[in-house]
Amino acid sequence: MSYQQPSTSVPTFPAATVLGYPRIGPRRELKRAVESFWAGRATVPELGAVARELRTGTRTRLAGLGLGEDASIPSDFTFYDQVLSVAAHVGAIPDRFADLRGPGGALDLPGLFTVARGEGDRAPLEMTKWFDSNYHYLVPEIGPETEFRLVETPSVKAFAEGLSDGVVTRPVIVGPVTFLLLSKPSASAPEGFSPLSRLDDLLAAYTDWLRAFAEAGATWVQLDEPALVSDAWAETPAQVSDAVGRAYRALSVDLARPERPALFVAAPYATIGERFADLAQTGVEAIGVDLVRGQAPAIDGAVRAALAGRTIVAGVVDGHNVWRTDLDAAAAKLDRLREAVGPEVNVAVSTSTSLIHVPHTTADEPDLEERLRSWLAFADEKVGEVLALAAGPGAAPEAFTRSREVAADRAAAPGVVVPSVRDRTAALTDADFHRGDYDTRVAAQDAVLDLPPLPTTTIGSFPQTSELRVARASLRKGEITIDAYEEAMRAEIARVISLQEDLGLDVLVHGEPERNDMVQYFAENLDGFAVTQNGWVQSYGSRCTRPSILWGDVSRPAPITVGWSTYAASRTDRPVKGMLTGPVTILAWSFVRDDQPLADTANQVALALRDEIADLETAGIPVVQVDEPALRELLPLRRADQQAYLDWSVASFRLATAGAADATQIHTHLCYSEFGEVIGAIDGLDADVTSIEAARSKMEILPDISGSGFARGIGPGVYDIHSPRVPSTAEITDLLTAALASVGERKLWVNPDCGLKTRGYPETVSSLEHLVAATRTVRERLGAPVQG
Ligand SMILES: Nc1nc2c(c(=O)[nH]1)N[C@@H](CNc1ccc(C(=O)N[C@@H](CCC(=O)N[C@@H](CCC(=O)N[C@@H](CCC(=O)O)C(=O)O)C(=O)O)C(=O)O)cc1)CN2
Ligand code: MET
Ligand SMILES: [Zn+2]
Repeated sequence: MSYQQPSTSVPTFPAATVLGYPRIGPRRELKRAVESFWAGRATVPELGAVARELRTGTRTRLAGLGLGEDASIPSDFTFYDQVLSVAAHVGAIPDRFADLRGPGGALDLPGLFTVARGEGDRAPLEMTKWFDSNYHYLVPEIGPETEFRLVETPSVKAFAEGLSDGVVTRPVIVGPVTFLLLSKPSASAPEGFSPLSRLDDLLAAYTDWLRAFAEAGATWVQLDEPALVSDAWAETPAQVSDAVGRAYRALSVDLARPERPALFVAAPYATIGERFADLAQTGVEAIGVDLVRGQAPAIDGAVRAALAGRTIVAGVVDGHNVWRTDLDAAAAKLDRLREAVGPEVNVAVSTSTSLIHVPHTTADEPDLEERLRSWLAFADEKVGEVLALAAGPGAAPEAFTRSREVAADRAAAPGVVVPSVRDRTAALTDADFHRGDYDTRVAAQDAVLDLPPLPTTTIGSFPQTSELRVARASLRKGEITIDAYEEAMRAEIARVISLQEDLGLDVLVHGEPERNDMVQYFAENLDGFAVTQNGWVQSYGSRCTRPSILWGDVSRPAPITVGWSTYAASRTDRPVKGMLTGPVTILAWSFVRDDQPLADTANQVALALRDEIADLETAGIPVVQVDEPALRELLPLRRADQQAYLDWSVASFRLATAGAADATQIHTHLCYSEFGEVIGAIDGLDADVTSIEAARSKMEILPDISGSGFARGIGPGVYDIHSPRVPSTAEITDLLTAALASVGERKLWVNPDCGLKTRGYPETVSSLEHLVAATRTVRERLGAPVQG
């Protein structure tokens, strides 16, 4: 059964490596270059030059940090997304983009961006969460008609570029099983079609791809297979197991060395479990496991024998969080693994995931408090950690000593444990998690709000114009005063309020101009958090966030949003909706302390938000939305762990909102994920109104909502805010008609899929005009008054 290594000598896997490195650039150079190109301010060669400079900079930096061995520096550049890059390499581009392909089938760079971003009536690929991270990939569309063929090889050129600079890098590509599991059936695929059924055809293209790497001189290639750590696919574990076996036997045995490089298959983000044995029975030369979020694989005699002469790449340095590694604990994990596998198996040291989830370096954070900084490791510092672990405590004693000092300092630092915060969470009782009965709430809210049927609203943010961002940058640089800044924000709020009145919307928002980001803004105003200056992390395409660092017990020193919301309310007679970010999303989009359960941290954040809602209520704000777009993001990848997560996450939202009076209408909002499988948990949030992304996935969520018996208000988004495309009134009318049939008149709200912050004003105004016009048409059919 087990595969025997052929005698062709296998290159040694480097003792220390990282699974991937940030691509956006230390100062977001790639973002700026790509956006200039989109704006017509830069040419393809100019963009290419910036990209090349970034790749060179990364190789030089990583070599300088000590990743000197062959194949220890990853080569993982992509202009937009690594899944889209695979689709482009193997020609798996939907037919609606056929005209963008050259004679050989390849896309040029503008073509690639069109597939990513859409154009006119041509919808882009769908975008969704990459495992349990805030990175988003583009969803390939695969059908029986997809022709897999290696049509272009920028990844091979990037390898050759490194080689010509004297560096033997290790190309990193998404593996074939993960690629297909992340894909969705194309528009023309028959009902029930599974993209995984195309595996054998895709493997032919990967075979050519691996040959091309070998010809270019690559010694090792990394194939990322994070899909192997999840058991939450439509396919059964047996089907995934079979696919892994077939894929990697085809790529390792049927394609023999030296026709291909040595293969390293990495399975980050959780426990690899039984898929480890599947891989061990193929001929892949190295297997990567996540020992931070996951457990070590079971190693029995058969696996041990099958692995002889090969390498396990142990991910013991967290690629997804920023705390310095406890080197003693990590070294102990390595020792246990070495013992389990025996002397025949090589153990190398790595990060648990690619470092795309963390910023470049703590050295570029002049404003970070020195003590906090000393607790942190960003990408570059993690390279030092993998090297220290590979060397071991004997050869790198200072690193180990420092690691112990840091751990002790962190545990004892003021603010990490705040007794008053602990007392408050310790005193919570069941009643703190429950609101009054829903029918009573509806009656109380109706009396206050007096809304028409199918009330219209937006999700919170209006376009973040460059004037707003420049004003914030000027405040930071001390070029304008805080008074001038606040005056500018109020002027924007007044403008956005009067725009919404003109448009005829029913429940108004202040537009969130004062927020740099919906999580960072709250982090800046809560105790227990720190924010970075240059800690940018790619979220999708050119969009980045600076995740905040939640390091201590969380509390709210003063009201945060009340001033802005009451100012907005003072400018109109219509109801204004206060706008908060929920506890789960605040955690998901921050780097969270790793010294206590997430559930405890979530409840601390929830109590701070609960106080904010009480203050909004006292100030007369009748509606408060608590956004939880990341509720689905943190869902564990293994089914067995999911219920415990849903229990604490839903509870923290309820803790945040359950102090509200019956008459206060609580909204929530979810987006960027497929919510079908967590619809029960969404119902469990007990919000009075839930707005949920729906238009982008053509209202696929509706059957889940109506099937779940969801009894409260629901606003399935009626237009996609991810492209500048303006939906027609007729189109929105159709979606509303479908939604009405599914959820009924009493419950239906009308809103876009998500906030408008990434959009421009011209398309925003037109789209909202159409939204209001469509609502009036549908109301008329209901015989209801058209105007609220
Ligand atoms: N944290 C987070 N995660 C999320 C979302 C989200 O909104 N927040 N939404 C979903 C999709 N992801 C997204 C992630 C980022 C952005 C986004 O718009 N990011 C902005 C940055 C937002 C920001 O932090 N803005 C700051 C800093 C802006 C800036 O770059 N300022 C310039 C100066 C001003 C200018 O020239 O514009 C500078 O510092 O150089 C501000 O407004 O203050 C970007 O990449 O451009 C949108 C969606 C899921 N995950
Ligand atoms: N209130 C937020 C906004 O409108 C919700 C965004 S969810 C990613 O931008
Ligand atoms: Zn949203």
